[in-house]
Parts: sequence; structure tokens; C-alpha cells
Amino acid sequence: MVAKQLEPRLKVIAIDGPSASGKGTVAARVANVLNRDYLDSGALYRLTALYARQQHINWQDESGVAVLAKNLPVIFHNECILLDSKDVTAEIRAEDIGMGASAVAALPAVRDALLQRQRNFLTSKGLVADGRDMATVVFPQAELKIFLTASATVRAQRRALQFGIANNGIEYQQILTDIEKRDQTDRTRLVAPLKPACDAKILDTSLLTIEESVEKVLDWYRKI
Ligand SMILES: Nc1ncnc2c1ncn2[C@@H]1O[C@H](COP(=O)(O)OP(=O)(O)O)[C@@H](O)[C@H]1O
Ligand SMILES: Nc1ccn([C@H]2C[C@H](O)[C@@H](COP(=O)(O)OP(=O)(O)O)O2)c(=O)n1
Repeated sequence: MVAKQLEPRLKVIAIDGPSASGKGTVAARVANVLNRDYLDSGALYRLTALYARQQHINWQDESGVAVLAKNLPVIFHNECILLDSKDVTAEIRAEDIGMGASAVAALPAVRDALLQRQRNFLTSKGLVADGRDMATVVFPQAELKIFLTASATVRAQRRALQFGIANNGIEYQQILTDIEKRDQTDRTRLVAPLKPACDAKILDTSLLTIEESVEKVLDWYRKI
């Protein structure tokens, strides 16, 4: 019998998890420490949702949105994101665009359209990639897979803090509701649902500082 060849590991640290769990913050810092590139895959879904809105394409129109996703006129320049030559770095972070991203991300043709673009971020320098399906679909051969999470209330409190909103009012309640709604959409969709890869390490950051979360990921990395 011929032994099955193991696929080579990729120089990728994949960090998946729900909204506001701290994926982006931790992934960017780990990339910085290891001198690797960083892929914020959620930004591509957010850009797709924004571009569709600008072009008056409905977020449910699968083929229409997929064509836009395939041809996104986007430039990542340092910390800035340009769409059609316009700086949309702040605009894509709005919660309604997050909801739109979650909606277009449930469409298989849109995910297909963005797949190769995400893989193209990997160069010999190595990559730290964050999203929902980095470990399960985009880079199943990643050398390290992390599922970063935190309770919904902690995540809502973090978002509120980020937006300068108090922790007890109506606006906070809306953030919590939006986070739970987005969790539900991302976890229950048929294609590439949010879930830990079977070989992922789970990191609950509810009680951790950013520094402790980063250190834990680096610690796992050193032990590969
Ligand atoms: N332990 C922690 N780990 C990561 N981020 C944290 C932590 N504690 C607080 N934060 C904050 O949570 C907020 C959400 O983080 P972000 O990286 O945007 O999450 P995500 O990319 O998962 O949506 C940021 O303001 C970040 O500074
Ligand atoms: N790899 C990815 C990244 C994001 N998405 C979808 C699902 C998410 O709700 C939206 C927005 O993702 P993003 O990571 O920017 O959102 P958060 O910063 O975690 O709130 O995009 C996805 O389906 N797959």
C-alpha cells in the first residue's frame, strides 16, 4: 500500500473568530513581531458590500455582487484602503457595512470570487491572516490555526469602547444585538461557516489583555 503524502505546511498563521473578538488587533501585532504580511480578509467582504451599495447592486444579488467582488478596484496602501481611488478606510468599518459584508459573504459565488485574491497575499515573507474561514477554507495548510473568541458581552463592550459609546445605554444594546445577529448569520450559513478548524487552538480572550493574547499566539508559534 502506498502511504498518503502529507501536504506541506504553509507559512501562514490563520486566526479566525467572531466579530470583535480581537482577531485584527492580535493578527496585526503578531505579523509585526514576526515581520510577516497581514491579511484582513473581512476588509474584502466589507469592500464588496460597500462597492455593491455604491453601484446600486442589491446585497442579495449573487451574480451581480460576485462580478463586483472579482473586479474590486482596491489598493491597500500602508494603513489605508482605496476603493476606486477613494479612501474608504473608515467608511468600511461602519456596522451597517459589517452587516452587508456578512450578507454578501453568505453567497457562494462571492466567496469563490474572493478566494484567489486572498491566497495571493501569501509571499515568501509569510502571512498572518484573519477572518472566518482562514483555517478551514482559504489556508487549510496553515502551520498554525487559532480560533479567537470572547463572550458576546465582552465583545460588545470592546466595540463600544472603540466607538466611544457608554456600556449601558441603547447604543450599547444595539451593538450587542448586531454582534449576536452577525454571529448567527456567519455560523449558520451553508458555505464556509464560522467554526474552529478541527486542528485549531481555541483562545478565549474574555479575560486576557491584548498583550496576553498576542503572547499566547507567539508562544504556540514558537512551539510548532
Ligand atoms: N484581549 C484582547 N485581545 C484583542 N483585542 C482586544 C482585547 N481586549 C480588547 N481588545 C480590543 O477589542 C477591539 C476589537 O478588536 P478587533 O481587532 O477590531 O476585533 P475583530 O478583528 O475580531 O473584529 C479593539 O478595540 C481591541 O483593541
Ligand atoms: N474570511 C471572512 C472574513 C469576513 N467574513 C464576513 C463575515 C463578517 O461578519 C464580515 C465582516 O468581517 P470582519 O472580520 O471585517 O468583521 P469584524 O471586524 O470581525 O466585525 O465579513 C467572512 O465571511 N469570511
